[in-house]
Amino acid sequence: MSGAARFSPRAVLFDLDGTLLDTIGDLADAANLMLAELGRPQRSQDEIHRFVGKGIPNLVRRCMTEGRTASETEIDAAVDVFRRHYAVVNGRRASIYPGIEEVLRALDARAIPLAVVTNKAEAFTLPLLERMGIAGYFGTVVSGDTLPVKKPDPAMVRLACERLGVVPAEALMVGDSANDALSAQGAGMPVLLVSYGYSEGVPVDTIECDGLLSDALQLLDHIVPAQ
Ligand SMILES: O=C(O)COP(=O)(O)O
Ligand SMILES: [Mg+2]
Repeated sequence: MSGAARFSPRAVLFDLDGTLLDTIGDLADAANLMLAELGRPQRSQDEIHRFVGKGIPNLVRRCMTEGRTASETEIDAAVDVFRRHYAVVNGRRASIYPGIEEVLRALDARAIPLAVVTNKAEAFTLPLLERMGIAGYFGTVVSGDTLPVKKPDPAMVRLACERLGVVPAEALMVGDSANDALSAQGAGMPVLLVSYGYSEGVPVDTIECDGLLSDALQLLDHIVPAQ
């Protein structure tokens, strides 16, 4: 691939929803089970697609309030209802994006440490990685409730690097949204964005980053052995 930015990262950090895994079906099911239980109108999967990226509390808030009204107390209660339903459906319809397993195997074969950095809460992240059979590839997982802040704050990617024993400038982030781009850039880390994921309704090619991947396998074109 000519013209592609090339990196020799000492670690690669992956976003989860929309980058490694297509989870929108389960998120939409849990959201609509929550809305049904609360007696509120259903949302289309396309609407819910735009609400994914800043964690479950934000997803629930947007389901409850976009074009509708809900009190803070109702939103708080709805988060608990969502979590109860998501715990049941998490992973049921999820799939690994094409090329991801090959990429993970290739990076593993090159002994490059890998991490997941996701805004999804840990109680859902770890079982999902296990269920999809990819947990073993990752040296560490930083989830949306590991720290008091989520992406786009750079603290999560910094923590992942610290746990893997690399400095952020020597790592590479792979994500699908401005949350991933900003968190990496805030930590001084290059970032590639996949164009097949969820980017909160923002065209991914308008987000500043070091390269776009229309297919996960293209990541391998960007990674070259250190000189
Ligand atoms: O939980 C979300 O809203 C998004 O999760 P992600 O950071 O893995 O994309
Ligand atoms: Mg994502």
